[in-house]
Amino acid sequence: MTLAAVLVAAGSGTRLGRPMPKALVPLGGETILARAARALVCGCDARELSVLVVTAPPEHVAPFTDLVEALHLGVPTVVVAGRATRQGSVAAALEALEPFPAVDLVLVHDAARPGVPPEVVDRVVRALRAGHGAVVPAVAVVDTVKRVGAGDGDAEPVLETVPRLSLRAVQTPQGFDRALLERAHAAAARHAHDEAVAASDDAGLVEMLDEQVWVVAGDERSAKITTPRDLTVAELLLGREDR
Ligand SMILES: Nc1ccn([C@@H]2O[C@H](COP(=O)(O)OP(=O)(O)OP(=O)(O)O)[C@@H](O)[C@H]2O)c(=O)n1
Ligand SMILES: C[C@](O)(CO)[C@H](O)COP(=O)(O)O
Repeated sequence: MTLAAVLVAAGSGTRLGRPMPKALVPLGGETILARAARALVCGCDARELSVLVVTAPPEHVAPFTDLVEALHLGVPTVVVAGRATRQGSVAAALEALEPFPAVDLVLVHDAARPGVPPEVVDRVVRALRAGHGAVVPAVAVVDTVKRVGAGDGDAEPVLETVPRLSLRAVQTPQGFDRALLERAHAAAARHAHDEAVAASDDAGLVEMLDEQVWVVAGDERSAKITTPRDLTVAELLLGREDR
């Protein structure tokens, strides 16, 4: 079985509010992109990985390429222009895999999750190799979760409390049988013009095909950097690891 990895890094980082793409924001003396790429490749075991595809904001393909090459990851790497949405960027990365017909398993990871520990990547790869066609890492939900209705301007009415025991907060890398992931993205693209077929993760597109998605244990260290507070927390955690 031949594994490829996709690192989606083409987002602008609007919610982080920095004057550069989120992937280029420094974290512990390196960029978020450098940390995420190394974490993903180390977790896979570079020897097992046949190609890494990185999506970059279209106007930053050249600097992203230089940055990734300078990491000497030991894996053939292709940097391609991302698209307007995360889903579109993953589709662009899948197209970039066309010259690699031997690839049959694909991991998709957010650059915005630079802290993913190698054991999480390993769990996803193992479950894939064991024959699960779509695998996501996830953690239990710790807060009480309520569904709400339309608010009156001051407050929103609670419709129900959702039992949380079986709820999971899903992370990346998400792993897929390549043919299944391509089928999921192709189906979403076919319907893009007549109905809203969008999912906030790739596994959601697989679910829309009525195919089974499997969950393995994620990790709090793999939290997504979305807001300035998330970046501060990530810096603090790195500082603690260094001590
Ligand atoms: N058009 C896009 C949008 C997002 N991503 C990537 O998908 C991951 C998850 O997206 P998110 O954390 O939401 O990043 P941004 O889109 O950059 O954030 P924001 O919504 O605040 O702009 C990130 O690694 C991001 O770079 C991407 O490759 N292409
Ligand atoms: C893919 C993801 O990280 C899984 O939790 C998440 O759905 C990405 O969401 P975003 O709004 O694109 O950051």
